[in-house]
Amino acid sequence: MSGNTIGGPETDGDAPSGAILSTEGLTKQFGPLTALDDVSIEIPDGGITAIIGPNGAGKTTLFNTFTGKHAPTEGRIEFDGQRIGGVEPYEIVRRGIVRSFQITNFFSSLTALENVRLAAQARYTGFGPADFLTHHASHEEPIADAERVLERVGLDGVATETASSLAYGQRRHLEVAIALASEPRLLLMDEPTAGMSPEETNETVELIEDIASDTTVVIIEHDMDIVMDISDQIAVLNEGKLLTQGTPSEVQSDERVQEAYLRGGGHE
Ligand SMILES: Nc1ncnc2c1ncn2[C@@H]1O[C@H](COP(=O)(O)OP(=O)(O)OP(=O)(O)O)[C@@H](O)[C@H]1O
Repeated sequence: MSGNTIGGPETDGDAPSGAILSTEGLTKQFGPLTALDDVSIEIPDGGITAIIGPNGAGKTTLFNTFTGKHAPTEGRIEFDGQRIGGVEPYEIVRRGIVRSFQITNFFSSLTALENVRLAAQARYTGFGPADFLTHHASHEEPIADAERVLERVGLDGVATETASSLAYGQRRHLEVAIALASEPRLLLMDEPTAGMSPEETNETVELIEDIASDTTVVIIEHDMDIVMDISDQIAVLNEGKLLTQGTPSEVQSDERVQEAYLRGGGHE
């Protein structure tokens, strides 16, 4: 075990080729509970990887170690050849990993455009609160970026509406737009279609596929039809351990996966 990797931007030099993000022996404990247990996973550069597994398998905890919310108890995380385990969340965003939140993560009284512009502006002014106060970035560039992102997620028609007045599916797409505004290399999406109507779900699936044309996407998704349909690769977690990782057809025919879901009782 290489031990904790907190703080180091040092390059390991042996990152697997083709993987934009990898973990080795990643373990996360909450007191006596082992939420992630010796997980070694590789996220390929490009395309869509789905993280699946029964309730409590450790999927969200895995995301939280990628974003810097949780420092690993043990093990190594590398993004783009650099160690990121224990690196501060804002620095991880700066390096190119961004999460689209399942919970509301915008200013409801601001318009869709203003929300995305604030996120886009961070790329020009830095990511700390003080940067917003001390820098006076050009207004045009962030606005142009925000307009482009809103068009990409299909919200250009409601750019001047306040976020609170948007329909549920539109608000979820606004969250995606806010994430895209920082031009991530890796976008993490936690249950991107949860609570959506069939129509909103279809639009979101199309959006995810579009984003994946130039950004690596990792999703946590409970809807197996969606997972099998859009994923290039699937990683299955069970009780904190990586059960298997492979193509949709490999995972679908893996008896251990079926057993884990039967034992775990599936999802709510
Ligand atoms: N901050 C925390 N403190 C203590 N325990 C936690 C914390 N976060 C997660 N856990 C525990 O870690 C385990 C894994 O939880 P996690 O949320 O990662 O699972 P999950 O696969 O995302 O589940 P679900 O599909 O239900 O969202 C669970 O037993 C959970 O109760």
